[in-house]
Amino acid sequence: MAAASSAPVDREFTRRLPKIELHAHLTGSISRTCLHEIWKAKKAREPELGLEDPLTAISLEHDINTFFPLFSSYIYKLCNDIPNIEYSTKSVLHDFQADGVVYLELRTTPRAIPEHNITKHDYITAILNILHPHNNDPNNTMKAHLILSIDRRNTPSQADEVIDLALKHQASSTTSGIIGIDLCGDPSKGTIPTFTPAMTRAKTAGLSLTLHFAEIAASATDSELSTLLSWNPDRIGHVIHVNPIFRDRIEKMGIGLELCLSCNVKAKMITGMYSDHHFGVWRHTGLPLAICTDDVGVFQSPLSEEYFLAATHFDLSRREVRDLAERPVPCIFGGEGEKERLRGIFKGFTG
Ligand SMILES: CNc1ncnc2c1ncn2[C@@H]1O[C@H](COP(=O)(O)O)[C@@H](O)[C@H]1O
Repeated sequence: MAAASSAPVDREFTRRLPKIELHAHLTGSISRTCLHEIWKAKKAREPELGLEDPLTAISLEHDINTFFPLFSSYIYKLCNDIPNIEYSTKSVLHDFQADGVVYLELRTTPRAIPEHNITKHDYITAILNILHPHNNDPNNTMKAHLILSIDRRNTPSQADEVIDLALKHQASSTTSGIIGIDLCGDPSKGTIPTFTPAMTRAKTAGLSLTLHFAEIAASATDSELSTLLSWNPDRIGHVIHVNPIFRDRIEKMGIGLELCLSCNVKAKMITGMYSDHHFGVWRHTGLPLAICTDDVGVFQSPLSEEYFLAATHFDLSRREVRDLAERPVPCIFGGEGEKERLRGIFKGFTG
């Protein structure tokens, strides 16, 4: 093991490395190949379909401004019936597992599709109907759980509806289900304090909370960050525009961090390149921390590549990368049994 540990980190190693993915948006995680298959079948059924082939429509050239419309004006129009939602969810699970992910928390925004008579409840049920058999199949090495997202543009009553759905399908010790609530969406939109009652209700009911945090300067005002922290989040994502006072508060609260390297670099959410990423600052804190993909279908960098990039740009050894991969365990939402399973997996990983 000592000899293996001193070898440089390569892609073969980061693919074999057991990995934990905590920040993956379901629709953003669908590969272009899967979307292409859906598009092809749709185009055969509806030759007049006015949507471009995903292989050309989804480029790598998305910045934070062009990124959000991609969902509402394109991907949601492709994945708009139950068979396609099921097919794409299966494909996302397959891709993460094939990349060596052993624990996945997927998140999605409940979406009604009136033109196909699909309610938000139907949408969630379709996804859970794929997750349940996946988790019950002993051949699968990865367990997957679901978080429901509240979009920043939601009204307070829409936010309440998300909490209602989450409680209706809340995970128990015997079934996989909803384990937490996320706040996401275009960070230039929304009135954050209006979500306080919904978030308080979610926490009180035992749902864990993760929040998109300080993604752009406009969503990182003292007032917004204070409101977000007042909800006692268990984890926060991105965590970019954070001044030393808030950094200190986050450390004292012991909040878990979800950091996304390629997303932040490719969408130009940070100034500079990988070596300038704030992972370089947060990694020296004692906080639980997870390297995450965010939207692997769009940014096209799987989790194994994110670990490879972290190792390359921050000069990490195999041992350090292995420890980094285990670092999220204390902040997963999946319960003590899952933490135990993951600790066992890392114990058995000899590098
Ligand atoms: C920079 N990264 C990000 N920041 C904020 N929100 C993001 C995001 N990436 C994705 N989403 C949110 O997730 C939805 C797509 O997945 P679901 O339909 O919910 O599965 C997007 O519409 C957006 O609201």
